[in-house]
Amino acid sequence: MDSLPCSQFQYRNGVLFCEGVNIRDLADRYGTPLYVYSRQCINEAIDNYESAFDGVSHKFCYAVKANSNLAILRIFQKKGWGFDIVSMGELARVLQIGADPRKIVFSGVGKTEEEIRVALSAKVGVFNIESEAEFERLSSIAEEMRCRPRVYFRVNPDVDAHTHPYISTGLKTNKFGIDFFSAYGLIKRAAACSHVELAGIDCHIGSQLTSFSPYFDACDRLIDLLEKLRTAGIELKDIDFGGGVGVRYRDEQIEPLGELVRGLRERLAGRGFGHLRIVMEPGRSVVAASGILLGTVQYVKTTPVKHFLITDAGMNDLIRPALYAAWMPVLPVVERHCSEMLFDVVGPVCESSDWLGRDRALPAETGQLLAVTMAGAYGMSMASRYNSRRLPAEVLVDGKLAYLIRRRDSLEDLWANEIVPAEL
Ligand SMILES: Cc1ncc(COP(=O)(O)O)c(C=O)c1O
Ligand SMILES: N[C@@H](CCCC[NH3+])C(=O)O
Repeated sequence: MDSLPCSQFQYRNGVLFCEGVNIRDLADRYGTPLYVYSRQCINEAIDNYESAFDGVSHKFCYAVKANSNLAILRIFQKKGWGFDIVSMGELARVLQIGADPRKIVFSGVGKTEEEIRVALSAKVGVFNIESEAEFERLSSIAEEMRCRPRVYFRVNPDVDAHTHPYISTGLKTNKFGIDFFSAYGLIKRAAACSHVELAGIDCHIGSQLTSFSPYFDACDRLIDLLEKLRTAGIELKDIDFGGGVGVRYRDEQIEPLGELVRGLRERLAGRGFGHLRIVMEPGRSVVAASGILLGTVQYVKTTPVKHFLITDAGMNDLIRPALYAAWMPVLPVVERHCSEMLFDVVGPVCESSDWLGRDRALPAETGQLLAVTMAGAYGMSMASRYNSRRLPAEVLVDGKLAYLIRRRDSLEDLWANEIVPAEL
């Protein structure tokens, strides 16, 4: 059987619990598909970052895209974290929970003029600039609005993150960041520009990194640039390494975070940049293990060549398997001591890519509850209403309490923004 994601999910008398709450009871109460998160698991991940960076000048900005439910954002805000956002919608979310705008880093390759204006009005702490054109757009709007935003420059260090190609972002063939050779000239221009305050340098080389060595390669390259800038009399305050720390979905071996901190510190201090504040934008590594997606098996289907468990949770609820062929653990909520068979766990959506797990040993039982674990990151935040399926409900467990943090869509929600012209 697949392993449990963290100590907050345990079987008690054969039934899966999240902290002090019986998951079967949650499914009875709220129905399936249902996302369930453990608050304590998120707190533990936050504390893990805090202790790894203890004694090191740092700033943490949670990457909202990983899981953007307001209640989840509130947990990070309460812990004093800032936020990494990539859209006006994410900005609105973090402002909605009362986040301090000074603790926001605005990333993303495609910031529109409207988004820049709104973020400037909100007094967002830092803009992560990803191109020369963006620099020009931002500085001219800032001049017009008579403000002086703090900026980092996201550099593309051209290093291989050794992750899935769809989530690798630090190669020169990727759209992200400023190419390494143009970065020096552009940062020099920014240093001389009175409409922005040059504060730092940034990179984000990819997601689900299972080794820290690509971070160290990126760090070495950024330091090469910092040295060149220093020669030109330009000193920066912050160095942002983005997110990307991987998690264990199956058998990945992730080194302790302390090793990342040690390696980065060693490199920075060794070359005269030990005073820089390290900024991190973790997403997956702080929320993935906290969440599960529950589905109920509707049908057991056997063909001459395959066995399927068809659940009411599908690719629209959790797209990672369909999109990246990602392996996510699948566990029965109620342990059964009966014979198991190898099943493909699939959803009801009309696509052959609608699967959650392949060749999983599970009981052949209609009505059983299945939990896809490690689903707290890039699960609900990537969900869609494809096939006119209602977005699932979300529950946050805190000790013995369970809070509904998102109602399931109503049927009316499906067409809430649609208009049938009277002429039709
Ligand atoms: C700029 C930026 N920062 C942070 C993150 C968070 O990454 P992860 O969820 O891998 O920690 C991402 C997403 O990959 C990103 O694009
Ligand atoms: N959505 C991706 C991660 C993308 C990170 C965004 N920069 C995943 O589920 O693995």
